[in-house]
Amino acid sequence: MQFKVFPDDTLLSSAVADAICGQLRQNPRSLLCLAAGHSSLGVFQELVRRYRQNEVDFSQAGFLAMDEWLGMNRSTPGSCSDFLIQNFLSQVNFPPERVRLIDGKASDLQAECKAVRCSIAEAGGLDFILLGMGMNGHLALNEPGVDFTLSVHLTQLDGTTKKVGQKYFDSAPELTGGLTIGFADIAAAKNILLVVNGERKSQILQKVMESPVTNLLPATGLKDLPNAALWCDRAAASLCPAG
Ligand SMILES: N[C@@H]1[C@@H](O)[C@H](O)[C@@H](COP(=O)(O)O)O[C@@H]1O
Repeated sequence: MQFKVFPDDTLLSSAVADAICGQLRQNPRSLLCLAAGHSSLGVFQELVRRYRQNEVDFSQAGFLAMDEWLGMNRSTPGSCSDFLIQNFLSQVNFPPERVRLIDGKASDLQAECKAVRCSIAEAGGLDFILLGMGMNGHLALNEPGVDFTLSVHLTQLDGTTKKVGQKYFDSAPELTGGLTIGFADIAAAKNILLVVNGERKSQILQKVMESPVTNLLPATGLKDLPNAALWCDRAAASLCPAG
């Protein structure tokens, strides 16, 4: 895994946007999987700006959501799908038939997981995944203790995720579970980028950097992957020796 520190989130987000634009230049039909969360906000803003300036085009690309809270879908304010639509998808030009969000309200949740697995397989895998890291070291909703061999699955939530997840909502919902792509899907992606920004992530980033690979800190699973990179800003890296 490559590790790189940027002076601030603006430069970090711009470098991530460069990487995504480069991916689309190389393969305009790429399947992108970009995290719904505050880590991605600067990247979304930069990609929207570039789209408006005709510097990037998503008209042939595909988009796959990474995760969704149980009992929520695109109609739920604050859900992962809603976050993606509001902050990114509604402002750029993905073909609607190539946008696959996850329905956490589906009547058959296992069938929904299977359908998302099929979408990934039909596209020949994810071309580019942009991950954020949770305050407990989770990736997507692969929580501490996760089985690294799993593909798309239904999961229970760690206490930290239940608490921290409230930040996306005005309504203080009870967060009980989620549907998420699995570590196996992440590891099989052609390009894997984890962004970590802000001082509030400095302690968990230090823990991840100092720990060997363990499913108790899911982000450490990227360490063995040659096509993975962890890019962070200086605030997040402030407790890391290399920061
Ligand atoms: N479901 C999301 C993840 O996909 C996200 O990447 C991560 C970090 O969130 P944030 O970027 O808001 O810190 O945790 C959330 O729970």
